[in-house]
This record gives sequence, C-alpha cells and structure tokens, in this order.
Amino acid sequence: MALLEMKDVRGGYGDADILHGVSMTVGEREIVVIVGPNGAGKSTAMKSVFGLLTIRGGNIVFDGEDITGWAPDRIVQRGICYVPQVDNVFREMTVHENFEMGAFLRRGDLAAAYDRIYGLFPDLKAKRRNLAGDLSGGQRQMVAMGRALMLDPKLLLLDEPTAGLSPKYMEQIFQITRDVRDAGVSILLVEQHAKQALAFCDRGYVLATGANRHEGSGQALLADREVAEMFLGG
Ligand SMILES: Nc1ncnc2c1ncn2[C@@H]1O[C@H](COP(=O)(O)OP(=O)(O)OP(=O)(O)O)[C@@H](O)[C@H]1O
Repeated sequence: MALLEMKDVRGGYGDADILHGVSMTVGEREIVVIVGPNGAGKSTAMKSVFGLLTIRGGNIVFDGEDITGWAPDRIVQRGICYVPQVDNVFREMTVHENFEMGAFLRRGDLAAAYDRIYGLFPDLKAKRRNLAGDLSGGQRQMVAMGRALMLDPKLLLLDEPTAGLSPKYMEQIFQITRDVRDAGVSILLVEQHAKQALAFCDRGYVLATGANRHEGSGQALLADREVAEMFLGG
C-alpha cells in the first residue's frame, strides 16, 4: 500500500475547480515529482494534500487514514510537512532559531533532531548563528527543508525547491533530497526544471489543465516522445 494515495481529487480555492480529477501515489522512501506547464495545477495538487484547498470530489489517504478535508495543523501532526515556494524561512532569525521554530510542536530531547538536521545540511552548521535572510537562495531553501524536517515527517512536500537557483545549487538541493529520502522520508515535489527533475526522481507525473496526462518512472517519462515534445521542449 502506498504511503500517500490521491484518488480522483477535484477542487479549487473558491467556487471554481482547478483540479479536475487528479490521482497519484507516493510510496515509502520514494521521490515523486510533479511536472507540467504553467498553470497546470501542480502546486494546487500538492496543496490539496496539505489541506489548503476546498476538495469537492475524490479522496486523499495517508498512511492508511483518510485525511480528506483535514486542516493543515492536524495534517502536520499526522506526519506531513509542506515547504512553500516563497517566504519559507524567518529571515530575521538565525538558522538555528529557524530550526527551533520548526521544533515547536515537538516534545522531548531535541539534541538528536539537531544532530540529524546538521548532519543532512553540514553547510548550515557553520552558519547556524547567521541570519537566514543573509544566506544565499540555495542555503535558505536548505533552512526551509531543515525546519520542516525538525518535525520528523513521513512525507515532505516541496513546492519548486530549486526555483531561482543556479545549476550548482539545483544539483545540491536534489542531492540533499535524495539524502532525505535515504533517511526514510518520502518526498513529493513540484518542479519547473522538468528534465532535471525527471532525471533525478524515482517517479513522476505530468499534469496538464488540472488532470493527469502521463505517469511513470522518471527515465520512462524522459524517453516518452509525446512527453518530450509536448512538455519538455522537444
Ligand atoms: N491561491 C489561489 N487562489 C486562486 N487561484 C489560484 C491560487 N493559486 C493558484 N491559483 C490558480 O490555479 C491555477 C493553477 O495554479 P498552480 O499554481 O497550481 O499551477 P502550477 O501548475 O503550479 O503552475 P506554475 O508553474 O505557474 O506555478 C492557476 O490558474 C492559478 O491562477
């Protein structure tokens, strides 16, 4: 059984539906990427998992439990964390304070959690007393991921984590995402850099106009002529 299963999800932000029947799964320790043209509903599909949408049809099952219609705070407690594309760090706080904020829901000894996070993001250990707002875009993205990981989620949702980053930082974020997966966390992410994202993910979905178009392993989607012509620029 998949960790996350969205079945025929329909809904939107207000009265109008943006998703017209989106289905996808994320398995244990799997990196799944959502790609597709601008306005396809990629971010909206991800937000539906985090309770940020009015869902008018279909359902979302996480770890054996139907979470359709749950509020985000309850979804976080259940084991899903979401990293939005923008405004995802407290810029006026240090790196370490950002991680402390991430841990606010957590009880007990946090030392092991900090060790784990600084182990995943060694670059940030040296910068732990720096203000997040003074870091590069790539490092801020790492702070945002680290803050979410302080809650020890089973599933991490990343909305365009490489947006605006140089190719070097994009590769670094992808590598860290793999490390996070290898540490036992499943990942669903939205990406604009479709070719690079399909090359690095385990599985992918191509969405268009709020519905599924293609799915398969990243390699299979890259090799698919229609996907290449319609969605990857030939
Ligand atoms: N908060 C919102 N309120 C109302 N409509 C929204 C909201 N966010 C997005 N939309 C609309 O939903 C549609 C899908 O947007 P979404 O951001 O999911 O697309 P996307 O595939 O992620 O595209 P992009 O790559 O451009 O971000 C668009 O028509 C957009 O205008």
